[in-house]
Amino acid sequence: MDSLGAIRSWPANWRITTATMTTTEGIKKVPQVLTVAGSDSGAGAGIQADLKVCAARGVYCASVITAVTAQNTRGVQSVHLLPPHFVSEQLKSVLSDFEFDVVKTGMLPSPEIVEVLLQNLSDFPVRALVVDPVMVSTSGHVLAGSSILSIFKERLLPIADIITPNVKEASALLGGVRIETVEEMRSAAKLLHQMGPRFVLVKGGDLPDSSDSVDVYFDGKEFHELRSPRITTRNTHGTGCTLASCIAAELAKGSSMLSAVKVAKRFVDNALDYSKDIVIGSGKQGPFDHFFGLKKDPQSSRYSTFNPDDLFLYAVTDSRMNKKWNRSTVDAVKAAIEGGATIIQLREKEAETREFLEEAKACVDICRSSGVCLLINDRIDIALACDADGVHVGQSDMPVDLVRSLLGPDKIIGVSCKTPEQAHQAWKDGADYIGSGGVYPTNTKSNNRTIGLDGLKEVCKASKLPVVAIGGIKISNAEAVMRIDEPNLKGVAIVSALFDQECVLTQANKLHKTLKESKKGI
Ligand SMILES: Cc1ncc(COP(=O)(O)OP(=O)(O)O)c(N)n1
Ligand SMILES: Cc1nc(C(=O)O)sc1CCOP(=O)(O)O
Ligand SMILES: [Mg+2]
Repeated sequence: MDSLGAIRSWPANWRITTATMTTTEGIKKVPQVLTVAGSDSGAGAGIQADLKVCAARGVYCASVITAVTAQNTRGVQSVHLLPPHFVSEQLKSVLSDFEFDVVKTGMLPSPEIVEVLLQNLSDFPVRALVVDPVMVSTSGHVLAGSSILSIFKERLLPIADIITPNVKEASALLGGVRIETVEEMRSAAKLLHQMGPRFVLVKGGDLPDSSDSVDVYFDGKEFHELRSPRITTRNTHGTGCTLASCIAAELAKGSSMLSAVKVAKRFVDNALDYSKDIVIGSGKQGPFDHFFGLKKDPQSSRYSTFNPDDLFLYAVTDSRMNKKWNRSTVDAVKAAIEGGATIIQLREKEAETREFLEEAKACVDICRSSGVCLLINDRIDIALACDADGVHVGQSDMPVDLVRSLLGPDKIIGVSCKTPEQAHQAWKDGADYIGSGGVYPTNTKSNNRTIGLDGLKEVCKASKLPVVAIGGIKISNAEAVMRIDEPNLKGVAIVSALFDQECVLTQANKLHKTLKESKKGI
């Protein structure tokens, strides 16, 4: 991602793994983020939040402080701006020594401080720049005056890879336009994109009277609305900083922008949900726990960055079918994603390990650049070796609790379940979703018991996890599956109706359209 002209390519012998990059000589390079922001004495926002997020996401974070605030859960009592020359000194010290992948900016309280930042970023290019245009604290204190607007718009936004304004900040950047609906958020995102950032995320957390928390993401062509149930809590201080620094951390680990934004949104939602009842401070707005994922209590283990909506159109590859139609697995995956597949599973029962691994690595790159999760069927070793997003295992594969201990909290685990008992066990063992079928008879998986729509309904009713249906599903029956009217049935997993076809793209398009139509009526 080249935000500043020069792009730093990785040395040829390095490869990015989960949280560290290992060279062939064994030197470990950790993805690195630099936050340039203000200090929050209450530690809920600012550089303190940025440091916590990056630690929680397995990324090293250094910090350049632009201002020191005296604040607590009751608000901001006072602000001390650091002299621009000292901000510049800090920038030179770290930028001349560390190999930052991403710079994330928070509170930039004066044009002079923005100026020294721009100069140093020009002298020391980084791969990506995340700009969180902090202007007003969530407690309403102005952290950057109107004088900052022009240098933001003319100099900083044009070099940003992504900007993450809330609706108030977006309105300020656009001269005070009204932004009170999702439609107005979309218009604002489009106008802000014209100011130069490659991507725009308008955060709708403080949109008045909305039941869901909606953020609007715009890449210059397409909009993505990232919705999640609004969490009622006083502990929302620092959500903006946290979202932006989590995006920076995911980018530093090699994610695409859309994937990074999705993970960050889930991270904030999970942190807010886990922290909704904690009490820190006596004021009206408290901080939340960034380290919920590290807690050992049963509640925290329920949180992952997995988004159940990703189960909507679940493509499961089959190399025999792809060979029959003379297409590579990579081309099959590309076509499925282009046609609307929302998650990919590599299911290669006959492939030799080396061949499977090379195929998986190629597909990880494709999926990551498209913001689509890639899961590996059965093979935990392959998933670990290619840093896939997770695995799908059956009842006779490695036990799920062992898989969870090997993959850690952030990887996705799906489990095949035919019965309510298997669904309950999958939940107890820490799975993220279950695949349930065969809904209809299938030739793709031999000796597979068919459970029918009734069996699927029974499993959905018993399951605490989101469910994807599988087995004999195609365009003609997909709607009937989705209409069993079980809220945790999130989609359908398909093999032959996608890949035992002449054109994967066409079939994926048709299936996606059919599924969207079926959802309208539910
Ligand atoms: C989403 C989904 N559901 C079920 C399966 C079946 O997995 P498979 O490895 O083919 O068979 P089992 O190991 O579950 O018996 C799947 N691949 N994906
Ligand atoms: C991989 C798989 N698992 C099933 C299960 O019941 O767990 S059925 C199945 C095969 C699904 O292929 P098709 O979409 O071609 O019917
Ligand atoms: Mg299996």
